[in-house]
Amino acid sequence: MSYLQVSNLQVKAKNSDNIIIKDIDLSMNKGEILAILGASGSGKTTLLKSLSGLLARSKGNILLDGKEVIDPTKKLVAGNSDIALVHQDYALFPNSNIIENLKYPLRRTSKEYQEYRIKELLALCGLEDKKDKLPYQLSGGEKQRVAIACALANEPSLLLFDEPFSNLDPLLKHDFLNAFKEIFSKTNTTVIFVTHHVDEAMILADKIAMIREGEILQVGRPKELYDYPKHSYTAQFFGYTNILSAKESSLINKDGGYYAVRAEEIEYSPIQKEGFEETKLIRTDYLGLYSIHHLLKADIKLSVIDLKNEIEMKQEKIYVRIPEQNLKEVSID
Ligand SMILES: Nc1ncnc2c1ncn2[C@@H]1O[C@H](COP(=O)(O)OP(=O)(O)OP(=O)(O)O)[C@@H](O)[C@H]1O
Repeated sequence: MSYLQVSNLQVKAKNSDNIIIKDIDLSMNKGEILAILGASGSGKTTLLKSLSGLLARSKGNILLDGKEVIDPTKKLVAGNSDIALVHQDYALFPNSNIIENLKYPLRRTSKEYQEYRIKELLALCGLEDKKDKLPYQLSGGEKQRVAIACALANEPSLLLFDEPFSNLDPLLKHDFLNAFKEIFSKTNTTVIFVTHHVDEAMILADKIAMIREGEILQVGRPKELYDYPKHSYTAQFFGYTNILSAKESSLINKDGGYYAVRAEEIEYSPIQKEGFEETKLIRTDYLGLYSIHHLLKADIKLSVIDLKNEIEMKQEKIYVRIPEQNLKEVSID
């Protein structure tokens, strides 16, 4: 049996019949990291709050380590002591130093245990030399580590994060993501975080759940979602991707259906070659590392990534070919 089992979860907006989360099923093993990936307004925060037991659900069950996460309408105090939810703004006490911030979640334990556990948490999160500082004296990444240390203090069964990296400097983010991963692998903590950044989900997560309009479109390992997207939305969320109809495009030789092909997986040539078809170059976006050529083939738009920046922007025609193995069949609804 899975460590976290979510079945048929439905959440409605407060005082309305508007369904925000639509019949979601999810399962996780202990120690796994799951990213809930989706655009703004797709329902990520609502799903996270519902999983934490802070938001009422209109249908469904959440089982954590075999025990039901009780709906807040069925108990006096909302929430669950086995589940820690870390907010975007870190929620630290601004006038207390790091040690005092760490003492707060441990306030119901003995002085000796507090001392022992705080030492352990400071070492785990690489904060030993910051322990006497106030939150405003720390960088965004350091504050985030203090928030993680506070959340880990009581060894929660499940740790939930809402957009944990949104306040971090993009240049430092990748180092931080790896530090984050190391902390959770050492503690074997089960983690769910929500994000709209594909790179965060790809680097950190064991599994990604792609959410759109309150529905999970696909759950799988990062490479699985990238290589085998089931839906055109998932394919396009992971990068420049063309969605082509077999009926409408002469570039694919299939009887019917819709196919995703990544912009970097289309073969191109500035000169005519056997098996290549002529397209009209509409526009080129130069992005330094690569260029994206926007093409037209009989009224059908096509994007091609040119990794070597080798095609002249003023050229009028580009010849393309789509290798059959690069086509992924997708649904489009
Ligand atoms: N209390 C509410 N009443 C009505 N609609 C709500 C309520 N809370 C959220 N919604 C709607 O539900 C949808 C999902 O909201 P949610 O905040 O979960 O999305 P999100 O994916 O976390 O977005 P973001 O990335 O912008 O934070 C949105 O369309 C939002 O407007």
